[in-house]
Amino acid sequence: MLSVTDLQKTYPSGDEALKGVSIDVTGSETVAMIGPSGAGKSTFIRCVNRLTEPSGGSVELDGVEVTALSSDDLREARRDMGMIFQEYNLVERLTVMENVLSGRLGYVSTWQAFRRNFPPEDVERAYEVLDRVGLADHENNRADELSGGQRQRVGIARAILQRPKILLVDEPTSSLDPETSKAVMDLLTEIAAEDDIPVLINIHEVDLAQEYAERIVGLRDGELVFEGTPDDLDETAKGQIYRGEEIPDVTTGAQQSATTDGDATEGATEEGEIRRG
Ligand SMILES: Nc1ncnc2c1ncn2[C@@H]1O[C@H](COP(=O)(O)OP(=O)(O)OP(=O)(O)O)[C@@H](O)[C@H]1O
Repeated sequence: MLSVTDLQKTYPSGDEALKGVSIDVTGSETVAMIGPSGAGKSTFIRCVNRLTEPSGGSVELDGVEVTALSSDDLREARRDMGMIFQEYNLVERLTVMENVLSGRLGYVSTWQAFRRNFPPEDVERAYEVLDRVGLADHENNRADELSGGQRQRVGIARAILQRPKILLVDEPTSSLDPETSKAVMDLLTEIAAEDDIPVLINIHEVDLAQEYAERIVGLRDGELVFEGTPDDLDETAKGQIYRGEEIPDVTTGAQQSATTDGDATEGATEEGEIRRG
């Protein structure tokens, strides 16, 4: 289980990208994080595995306080967090197999990695995961010979090779066409179910979030302003997340600003919760 409490990030530029965000991600659920550009979605994902160092708050994965780890221990803890990136982060001139095996670099010695001398059991498992993501027989292709969808599959294979406890996925479909995007989302949700691990996905496409996620969280200006099921994400909630629209107060009929402090459940939809500060 991933438990994030009061996560904050202020960049040296003074940008307050996260102003105290708390969420839990458990079981094998797929949670989509949506929000307008600049809301803090990428910062959130990157602070969870400390690719970006948070300014405050805590991140706990299966009882390990990630935010308290020294850099050596962090290296080990990162193996438990499979990261999948928007731009795939592959080494273009290396083969599919070499890129996938680079997911094991945290395990093998620097010398073995330099020689690309990976243990046979890793290589065998890499074949298995390539088969699983639909890339059997592509192991010797160079990454730069692949389509965007195939590259993202290599990224997914690399992440699952390390048997992570969670998948952290940053905008996996922004560079893909609609059909390929769906195939990638199918694959991610299939893996979550089969491997019984949760997936936290930043995603711009609201329709994909509603189709694939079991739970949706909405960020705006570094704050969590919505949490609910895909059905809860109605026009009011979307207006609040994307346009900062005021939430009609169901008790008085007055309009209240969602960005002012107040009772967290005011203006809530039946199941979903429109949050405040
Ligand atoms: N490295 C950085 N240095 C300074 N400010 C940054 C940095 N990265 C992000 N920011 C700022 O933090 C805020 C949140 O950015 P972030 O990229 O996390 O948002 P996002 O929701 O992922 O946006 P997008 O959907 O466009 O990727 C923005 O104001 C952005 O300008």
